[in-house]
Amino acid sequence: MRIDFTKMHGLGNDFVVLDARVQSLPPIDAAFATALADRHTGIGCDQLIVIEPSESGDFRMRIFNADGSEVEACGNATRAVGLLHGDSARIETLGGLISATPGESGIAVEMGKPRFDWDAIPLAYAMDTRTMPLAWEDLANPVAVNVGNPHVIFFVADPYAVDMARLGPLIETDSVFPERVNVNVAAVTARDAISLRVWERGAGLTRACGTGACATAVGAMTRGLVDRKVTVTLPGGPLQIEWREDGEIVMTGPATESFRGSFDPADYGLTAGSAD
Ligand SMILES: N[C@@H](CCC[C@H](N)C(=O)O)C(=O)O
Repeated sequence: MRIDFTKMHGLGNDFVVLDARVQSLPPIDAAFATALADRHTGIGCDQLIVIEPSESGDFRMRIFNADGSEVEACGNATRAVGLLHGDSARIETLGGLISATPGESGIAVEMGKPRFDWDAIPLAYAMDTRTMPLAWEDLANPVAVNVGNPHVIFFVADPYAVDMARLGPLIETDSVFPERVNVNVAAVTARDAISLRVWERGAGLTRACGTGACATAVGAMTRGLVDRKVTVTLPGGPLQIEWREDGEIVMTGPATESFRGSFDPADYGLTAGSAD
């Protein structure tokens, strides 16, 4: 049995994409995702993306982090599958129905409306999510927001001076975040510009995080630090984020196909029977 895949990325946040509409796949679980994501013994990626048929949208997108966890949202992967689809698409995700539209300046994604209620993030107990009364060493008083998935955002002078490899996992797994969290460190550099690094839940430090860019932009907007349209620059490059008056977040940016290939699950110690 061989399975066809497409390797893609959005600003260096990379994906293995499997399309279950055109081939039969074994049941996809955490062992399957971690085996494919492994950069030494697998194909290598930050997230495994599985496209399936959908009753509510044009197709369903399932998202697995490199650690095997299945999650609700992935901004960069939404642009990637939008590129593959080639036309406007309504995409069902665990985080809700979102839409992607290819255009001249990249793929525009309507990501949905941000949620700031403490139990929607979710947090372990009630608190002000716009200025959380908590600190991890020098990182203090973040914003927490759910943009389909959970994010915490620290505004700092220099994101590149933060020891993310040490503090990222500490904050990601803090018990105040019962479903873990994506950790963003950001500097506002102008009314329309933010510099951002993201320690992703289940994937670690990535070159770009689309939902992180959305969460950081609306976090900065609720604090009055920036206007409603900003360029968020990640290590992998810039994304345009707009928080429309109707509450919808719109993210626009590139997506790239790197190569296509096929693999035999048995080469990863997985068989159709062993993946469930
Ligand atoms: N890279 C993504 C986010 C992927 C999921 C995230 N790590 C989570 O666990 O919520 C993006 O571009 O948004």
